[in-house]
Amino acid sequence: MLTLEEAQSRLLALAPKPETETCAIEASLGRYLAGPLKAARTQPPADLSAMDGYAICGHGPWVLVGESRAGAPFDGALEPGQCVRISTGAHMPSGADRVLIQENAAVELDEVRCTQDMPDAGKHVRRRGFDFADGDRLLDTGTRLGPAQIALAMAGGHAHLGVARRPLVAILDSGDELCADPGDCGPDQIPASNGAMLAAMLAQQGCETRRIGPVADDMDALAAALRESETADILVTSGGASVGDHDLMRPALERWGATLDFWKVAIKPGKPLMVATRGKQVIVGLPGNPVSSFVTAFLFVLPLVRAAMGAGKPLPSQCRVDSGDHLPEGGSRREFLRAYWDGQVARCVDSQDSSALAALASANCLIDRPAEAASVETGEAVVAFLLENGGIA
Ligand SMILES: Nc1nc2c(c(=O)[nH]1)N[C@H]1C(S)=C(S)[C@@H](COP(=O)(O)OP(=O)(O)OC[C@H]3O[C@@H](n4cnc5c(N)ncnc54)[C@H](O)[C@@H]3O)O[C@H]1N2
Ligand code: MOO
Repeated sequence: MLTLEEAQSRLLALAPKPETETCAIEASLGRYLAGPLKAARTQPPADLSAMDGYAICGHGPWVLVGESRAGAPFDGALEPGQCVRISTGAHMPSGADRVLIQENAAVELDEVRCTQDMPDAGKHVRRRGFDFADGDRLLDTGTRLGPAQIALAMAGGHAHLGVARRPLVAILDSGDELCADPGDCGPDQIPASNGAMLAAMLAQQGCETRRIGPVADDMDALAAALRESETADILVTSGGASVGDHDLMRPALERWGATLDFWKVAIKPGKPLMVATRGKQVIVGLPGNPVSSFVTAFLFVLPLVRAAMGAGKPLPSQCRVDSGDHLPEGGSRREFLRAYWDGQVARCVDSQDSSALAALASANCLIDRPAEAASVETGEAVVAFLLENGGIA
């Protein structure tokens, strides 16, 4: 069986190469830059005041000769002994080299005095270009566009950005027992919750998704469903990945013309994970158990779609947290324990069964237990993935 890292790197090597498209900056949240972004302007565009007060020239007292407001600069030049009223973000007038904040000023008619120590040269002045200058590199290729990156790109003079195209991901639920409508579930049926869960995980990453199924454990029904997925860049299947008589995903994929890249990874849950390709399409076959599906989507599908969306760092990031439980020695497979981290310690949730959705829904992290790991005492540090936002910081 492959290790987690071997399996992830084999999968990411298959990721569809992102094509570039142009996107309005307002619509760029969660997208990844297709090339480095350079500043098209200088910020601040002039020396600006960082405070409300008086821009002063020479030693006081100063005669008040005008005002500089943000967006409406004072257009004269100051002589020693003169000052202007200035607001935060306003241009420093020529001749002034510091700002006396209004809390430290006494004003009588048109005369301003300093009531405290004289401010040093340059005090409360933001120099032209201290944030960035025209032509500076602002963001690297593969950067995820969050609110701060969008603000920086906009301040850098960009209304449109070159981003990687989003892949189309088809999601196929399979199993005779699955029912599409949870309100109309027969006694031998269960709702097809994996498809809804996977679609939600992918939507959080900004992917376009198409649901297929649920499809019966039947070679002809599976063949028809697979044909429906043909135009997708990535196909994610759930169920039928194991070794039972009705686990048909692998033979159905092979009959459809897919080439298996690997099957089975030494992880718990999620051992029967399957990866295949058909032409340019990358296929990830997830195990049907809902928690196994979730964990393998987190560790494999989300990194794959992030790579296809042009992410510089597609894998989820890890952090160290203190364990709130005694953890026994690890088994032969690397294990991902569902846990809740309260900001202090991470405690395992009630059930670690790979079908326990109620327990999964109460977790916010996965504790990473290496194969054959030594036992852990309560309060000892462990490595974990935080689940929020698909694991990307
Ligand atoms: N003899 C062995 N049996 C099993 C092995 C093994 O190594 N030897 N592996 C086990 C492991 S580990 C897993 S994980 C499961 C994975 O099985 P499949 O991928 O074939 O999944 P199914 O049998 O189709 O379903 C398992 C379970 O999950 C429920 N399910 C399936 N699809 C959905 C869905 N879309 N939404 C909600 N729930 C779903 C299904 O009803 C089953 O209860 O195999 C073990 N067996
Ligand atoms: O490894 Mo299976 O994915 O535990 O339940």
